[in-house]
Amino acid sequence: MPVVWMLQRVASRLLQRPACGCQAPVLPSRFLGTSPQQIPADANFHSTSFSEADQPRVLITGGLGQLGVGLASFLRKRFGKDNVILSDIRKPPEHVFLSGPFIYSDILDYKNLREIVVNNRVTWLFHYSALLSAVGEANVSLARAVNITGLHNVLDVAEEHGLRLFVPSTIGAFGPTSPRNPTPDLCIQRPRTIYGVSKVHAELMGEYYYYRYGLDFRCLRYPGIISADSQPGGGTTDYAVQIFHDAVKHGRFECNLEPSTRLPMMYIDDCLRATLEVMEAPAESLSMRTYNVNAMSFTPAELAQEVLKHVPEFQITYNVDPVRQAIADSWPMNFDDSNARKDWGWKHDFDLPELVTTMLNFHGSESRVAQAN
Ligand SMILES: NC(=O)c1ccc[n+]([C@@H]2O[C@H](COP(=O)([O-])OP(=O)(O)OC[C@H]3O[C@@H](n4cnc5c(N)ncnc54)[C@H](O)[C@@H]3O)[C@@H](O)[C@H]2O)c1
Ligand SMILES: C[C@@H](O)[C@H](N)C(=O)O
Repeated sequence: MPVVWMLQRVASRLLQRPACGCQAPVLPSRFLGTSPQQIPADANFHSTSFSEADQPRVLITGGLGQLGVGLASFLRKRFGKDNVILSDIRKPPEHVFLSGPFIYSDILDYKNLREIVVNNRVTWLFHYSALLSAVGEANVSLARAVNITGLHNVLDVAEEHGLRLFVPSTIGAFGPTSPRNPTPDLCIQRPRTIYGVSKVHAELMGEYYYYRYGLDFRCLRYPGIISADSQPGGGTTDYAVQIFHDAVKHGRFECNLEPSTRLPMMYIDDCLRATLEVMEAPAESLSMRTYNVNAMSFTPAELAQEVLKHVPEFQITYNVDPVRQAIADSWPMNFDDSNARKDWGWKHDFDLPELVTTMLNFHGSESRVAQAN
């Protein structure tokens, strides 16, 4: 019996080592619990084949938002369904619940987070929980808790258990005093939203943990992400998702930003691919830990022109939301992502014409299915 116990401890230690091969962080003694929960109930070290053990065991926090479900399905294709756990504090729709492992996780509950990581032998964490720019301004104290306190919990758990950690940042991490056209990776960052402030904090804390403790922290600053089958969660770039739905359903769209508001944008397939690519990039290819990534940049008027090519009766009107407009006016117009392209070969697939065709095709076929039923 003692031999089995020792083997389990050795294997458990090995499984907690960073997959990157970088320096394993030392566990602070206050976190070295001996509770039986730290030995996973499903542990079977003798029968685990090498190929299974080589796959990362993934946890996605805040996974029921615009991006998480797509990320889970993308990663499951690569690492296997059962190796990717989606989590959130909301109840999942049936199709998501049936599509693979789902678990309740509140990032403000540190012990719950730690238990999930330990019991499921998690090795990679994608931290998607957040309040976005517009909803953050409407509830600053909740945004501060989720985006800042929640991040601290995630960083601590990741560091203690040697996880590879992905945290998305955003164009919103820049502000009116940043160069806006284009915005480079390294420049002044003085955002004026709680969302932006919390994301600069996340970038700096993640990099601090990397230099101080060897945490394998990786971060991409996403532009506005456009997806067909998931709804945005209350951001400034949401108009560029809603426009397609309304164009197909109603032939018209009321935009809450001014026609000339230029912002960097990306189709979700490119976003998910960039995320996996930076996570799989060899550590030595990363000259930085936080990268801008970009695909295209357009204004509402330019997007409407492109939609018009496919929906000739389409009409756009403008009813500007002053909160979102002020935010957009302080954000980058174009994003310089040359470091991502140079270091780990980032290359987007979708420009504006392909984006519009893909989005309209999706909503068109959805609406034809709805009409047929
Ligand atoms: N969607 C974009 O255009 C975009 C652009 C740049 C960066 N990002 C970043 O990508 C990540 C995912 O974005 P998204 O659009 O899917 O966001 P979203 O707002 O759609 O989803 C966020 C999720 O976080 C969950 N959440 C809130 N409080 C939580 C808590 N206490 N514990 C656990 N989960 C909690 C919510 O239930 C929600 O499902 C965010 O960090 C966001 O800042 C998104
Ligand atoms: C840009 C991004 O971070 C998010 N879509 C927002 O608008 O808040």
